[in-house]
Amino acid sequence: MVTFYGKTFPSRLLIGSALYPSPAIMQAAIRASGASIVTVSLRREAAGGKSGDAFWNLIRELDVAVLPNTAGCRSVREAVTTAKLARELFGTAWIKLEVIADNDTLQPDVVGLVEAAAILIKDGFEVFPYCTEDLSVATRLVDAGCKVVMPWAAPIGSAKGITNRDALKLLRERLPDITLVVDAGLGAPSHAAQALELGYDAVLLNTAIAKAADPVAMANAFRLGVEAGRTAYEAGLMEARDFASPSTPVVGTPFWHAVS
Ligand SMILES: CC(=O)[C@@H](O)[C@H](O)COP(=O)(O)O
Repeated sequence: MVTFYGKTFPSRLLIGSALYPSPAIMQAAIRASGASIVTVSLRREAAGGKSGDAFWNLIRELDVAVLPNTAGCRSVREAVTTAKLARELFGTAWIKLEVIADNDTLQPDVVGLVEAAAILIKDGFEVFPYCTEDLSVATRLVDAGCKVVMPWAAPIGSAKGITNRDALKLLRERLPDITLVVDAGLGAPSHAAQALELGYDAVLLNTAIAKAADPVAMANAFRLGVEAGRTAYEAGLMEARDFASPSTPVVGTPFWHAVS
């Protein structure tokens, strides 16, 4: 179980709704992922537009919580306006806040992000900010009132996996009471497992599932990766060490001494 702004959900996998080969495959993949939260882009699927109503109906059929996002927003103003539209449309105070600094790298504009988060929180929003792994940025977001922080693993759509493990680990250590989600750049179920093994509460991903040769099978694989990572974290992973230690008993030593 994982908690976002006081609401509890069974799945630690949050999933995107873009880039699938067809609406039917999107629905099947989301179901196979076991995700209970789906993020949708307001800018991509304008409400009531050409594909808008049909798209929202597909999402509604899934019986999942919707996390609207401000993907594609390039300024504080644009992100705040999009968040307000999302609140009207979905009747939710949740917003996955993206303020993008650069179209090529999709690097978050962390200065604009903190500013937009503060504005939205004052207006009653529950903000899920997409940010870098920088501790000072995460701390500013928490100071602004974010109870969830979502650092990237790597640039959106890159599938590189966790590129700065030490920084993500530090965030987990320094923000023990914040719900932390690795968002973006995960390419394989093992990457998701690594995030959960670090003690992250959840992961959010889209491209690696939607662009897989078989999105439904990949969604299931990510579900298993998330479950494996969390189970390992709860089981208590041993720390890596720089020295050898025999795992087979030395003659004359009771076995339980050798492994203790
Ligand atoms: C769906 C969404 O919101 C993406 O912007 C998100 O950050 C996921 O990134 P990947 O597509 O790299 O998984």
